[in-house]
Amino acid sequence: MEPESVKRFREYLRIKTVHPKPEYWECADFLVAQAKEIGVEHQIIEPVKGKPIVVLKLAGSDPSLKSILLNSHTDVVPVYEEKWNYPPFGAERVLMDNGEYHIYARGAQDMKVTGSCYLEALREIKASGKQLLRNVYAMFVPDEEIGGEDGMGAFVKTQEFKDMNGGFDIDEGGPSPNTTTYSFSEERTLCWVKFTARGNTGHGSQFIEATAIEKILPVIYKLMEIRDESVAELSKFGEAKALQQGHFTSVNLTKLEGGKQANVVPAEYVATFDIRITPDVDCHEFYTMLENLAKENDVELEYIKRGLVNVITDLPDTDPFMIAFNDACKRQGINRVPMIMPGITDARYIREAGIPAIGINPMFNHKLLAHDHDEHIIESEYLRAIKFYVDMIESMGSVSSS
Ligand SMILES: CSCC[C@H](NC(C)=O)C(=O)O
Ligand SMILES: [Zn+2]
Ligand SMILES: [Zn+2]
Repeated sequence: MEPESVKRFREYLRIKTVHPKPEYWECADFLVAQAKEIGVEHQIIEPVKGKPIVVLKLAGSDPSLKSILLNSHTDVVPVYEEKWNYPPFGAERVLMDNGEYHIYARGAQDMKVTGSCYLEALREIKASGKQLLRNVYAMFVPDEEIGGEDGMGAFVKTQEFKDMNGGFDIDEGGPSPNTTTYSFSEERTLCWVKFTARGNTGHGSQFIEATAIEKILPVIYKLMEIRDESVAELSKFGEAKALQQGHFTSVNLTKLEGGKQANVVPAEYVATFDIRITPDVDCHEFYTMLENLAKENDVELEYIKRGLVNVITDLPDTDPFMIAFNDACKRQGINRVPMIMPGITDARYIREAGIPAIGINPMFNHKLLAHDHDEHIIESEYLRAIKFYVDMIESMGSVSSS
């Protein structure tokens, strides 16, 4: 028989909160209905029009204490529908040969499963009649997948967020391919940068000087050199490469544009890079290097998006929240291994607001399918993850000092 928690998860997955036109109000309606059923207070905050944030509150007995935040994003990335074996918004529950049920949908891993676990955990705790010491807030925010400026970025600046008096945030992670759980207390800094070179044009048979291509190539070579250095350093870690990648700056040339016809020397060439700067280096020094590189080669530089600060969560194991966090992990059989988040998440806004944040996903044995075709989760792991969050929330919500 299908568990009720799975039915509710599938309902959430069927809401098309997919970019570029996410159905945020349908999603808000679903979450408000959940809050009412669970029997907890809710609030809708709309710091940016059309981008509602829904917050559920499990009231603690001492509201003067700092609260526990549970963060998840409601939006999902677009799909290549023709590549899917199951409808991406059908949330089909499929019985596999090994006897396990899989739930297929965009957002199944990234990250409606986590949002659903929060809802189910709050439901279970509320139904048990237990009251925790601290307020616990489950936050459902839009736009993470497009940078979060209008979502969590705007939310942290509101009075409503400040009034929540957050003391610790549990945030986005990824499922594990085995039984080791990765936890994320820091991220690399995002830098999307566009270099535009302009130069002399003319007939493709001639030796034209100072062309756009001549100017852009040294910029590309230099950045590819940085990429090669990172790849070489990282390869020294062998099997542990994936775990260590956050310690190295990644560089990818993601767009190369220019040229009109084979026999016309292009007057303009544009190279766009996705760079992720490791927290081990000062991002401002990196930006100065990029700016000098552009200047030396007579190339224009434009940042499409970049981070200016990189706050990391670095609490000692003796911190009362960390003790509660680690105890819950231990009880639930979670072997937590810290890792630098390869991408950027909304946790960075929360850290910038001065609140420690750790990203985690306790599910085991999943192929990582975030943003991929046939994204799915294993039902039994979802059910186990709910138990993890019940324990985690009770543990964190009962911390008496800090
Ligand atoms: C600019 S928003 C993009 C956010 C996305 N985050 C993840 C976790 O994949 C990324 O790092 O590319
Ligand atoms: Zn995500
Ligand atoms: Zn994502």
